[in-house]
Amino acid sequence: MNGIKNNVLIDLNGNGYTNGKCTNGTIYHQDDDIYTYDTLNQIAKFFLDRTKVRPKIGIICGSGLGAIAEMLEDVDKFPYSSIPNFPVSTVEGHAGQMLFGYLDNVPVMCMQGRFHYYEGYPLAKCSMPIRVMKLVGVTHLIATNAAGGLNPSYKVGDIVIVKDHINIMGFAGNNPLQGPNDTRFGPRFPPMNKAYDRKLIEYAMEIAEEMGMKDEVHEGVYTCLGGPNYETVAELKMLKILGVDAVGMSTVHEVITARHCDITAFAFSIITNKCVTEYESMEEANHDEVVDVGKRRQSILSVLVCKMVTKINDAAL
Ligand SMILES: O=P(O)(O)O[C@@H]1C[C@H](O)[C@@H](CO)O1
Ligand SMILES: Nc1nc2[nH]cnc2c(=O)[nH]1
Repeated sequence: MNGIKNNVLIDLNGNGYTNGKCTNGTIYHQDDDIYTYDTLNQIAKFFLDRTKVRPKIGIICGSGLGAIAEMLEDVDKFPYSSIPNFPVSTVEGHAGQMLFGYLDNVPVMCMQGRFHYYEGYPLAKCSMPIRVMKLVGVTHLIATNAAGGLNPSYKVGDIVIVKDHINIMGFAGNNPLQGPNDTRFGPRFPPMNKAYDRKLIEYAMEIAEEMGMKDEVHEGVYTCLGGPNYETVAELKMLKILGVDAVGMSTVHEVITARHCDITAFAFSIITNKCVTEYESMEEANHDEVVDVGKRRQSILSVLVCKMVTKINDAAL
């Protein structure tokens, strides 16, 4: 059970949160949404004091893709509700915990569940864990997500290696870097023309070839809309004209935050549904199907992530 009940945010464990307090009496959240350098450092220290793992790679599991986290060995798990000043996951398919452990002997930290704008969190709060990753020592981000396939050549279950994004929410003036800039993280005006690291995209394509999956793996442009509703036919027609291949509700603000603090970014989408671009179509997107397709493909995606982690570790770290 999760969601909002009597104006109280309920997490996946049934804990309620209101005005910075958990219903068990503990204060977990600051009352505002501003994450200062000091607050983020305290969260990073919370982890470093409680785990021996020293990750250089951070992973975010998308909807239905939590199994990626289950491959970690020698794991230390931190439910989001136990982390000071951390938001909680309220969406089905997002377990809501941070894991520290090893993937093929490479130390990683992994978000089993992310935060979305439609949950009521401002974008800076959604992507705040990226800055925590930075302060923990992470240099490379692997973000995964579930997305609708707008490119007509994509099939349900295909993987899209994100080569670029369109920050549609940014067009409307909503950006995770909005507000005072702390130069300890990065510059006021960061470039974004090399947001997705070309070398990591090439590694992923090589891995897809080794795994005999070349036909199911594409390079494409992703966009994030605020959600929670899926798109209208007219919206999708517009996004197609703009050059979007895959449509989701996450990742863009995480990658912008990562690049701002000089974390190398890589992201891929699993196509969980085909975007409906004809009024006559009887199909409708729904979250159960999104999570189901994610779950069906998560074992193969876990192998892909594992191989990426090894390759990044061998080549870059
Ligand atoms: O967290 P991701 O981006 O994988 O989740 C997608 C976007 C929405 O949260 C949800 C819609 O079904 O899936
Ligand atoms: N915005 C959006 N997000 C998704 N996540 C999974 N499928 C979709 C989709 O069709 N649209």
